[in-house]
Amino acid sequence: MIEVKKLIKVYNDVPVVNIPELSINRGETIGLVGNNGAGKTTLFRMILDLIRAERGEVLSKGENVAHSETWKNYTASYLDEGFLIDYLTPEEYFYFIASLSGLSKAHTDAELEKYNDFFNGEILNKKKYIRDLSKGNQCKVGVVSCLLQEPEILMLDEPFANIDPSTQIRLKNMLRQINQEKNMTTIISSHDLNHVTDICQRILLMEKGKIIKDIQTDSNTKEELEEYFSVMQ
Ligand SMILES: Nc1ncnc2c1ncn2[C@@H]1O[C@H](COP(=O)(O)OP(=O)(O)OP(=O)(O)O)[C@@H](O)[C@H]1O
Repeated sequence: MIEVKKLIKVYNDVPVVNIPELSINRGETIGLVGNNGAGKTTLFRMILDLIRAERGEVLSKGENVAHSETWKNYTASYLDEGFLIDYLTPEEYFYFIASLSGLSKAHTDAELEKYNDFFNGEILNKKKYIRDLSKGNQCKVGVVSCLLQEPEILMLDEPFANIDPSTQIRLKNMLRQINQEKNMTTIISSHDLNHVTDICQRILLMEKGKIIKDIQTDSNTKEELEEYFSVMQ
């Protein structure tokens, strides 16, 4: 579904992403882990054509993301608050995003009902602009706006970082359920080894721009990763 070929991104003469080859299959849940500066967000940004590589390419369903717009119809992502529109309320933003996928206001309202627990009474009908929400609540808006689009590919950059433990658990359950029901391809970066090993079938470990481990998650994966990171300190 996504193929990365000979991808190199350089900042200040230093390669910050260097991936000769990577294939991500339809329906896989991928956890991207690695210490600060390992290159996770830079890789995300190249997959989304937000920045261009010095060399190599990213293909989505066989099409180079830098030369095609088609992938945007089935890909949803939330990397940071920059993906939101500050001067809208969450409702206005959801209606706007849903309208891009041709969803009516009534349909969107019905979909939003499903996220009542996840929102925990802090998002809808609060008469607040997105810019005035806490970081965690902004993250909730970003994640739900992705899910409203029913994407084939979902990319979330550190979605667990600012949300409370109840929301983390709800998010994990939501992602598990959607993956089972819709066979969505999900790529999640996180520093939380518990969460990623909990929900991701496959873990990619990045170090200095390279993918140094590509692991099918099993009962030993968390310990394996903890050992790697404890030696790194
Ligand atoms: N616009 C930029 N200009 C210069 N260097 C950059 C730029 N963007 C990223 N970098 C560098 O690229 C490297 C990888 O950064 P990136 O944000 O991808 O890492 P990360 O794995 O997402 O880190 P974190 O876990 O801290 O979010 C870092 O050394 C970072 O300083």
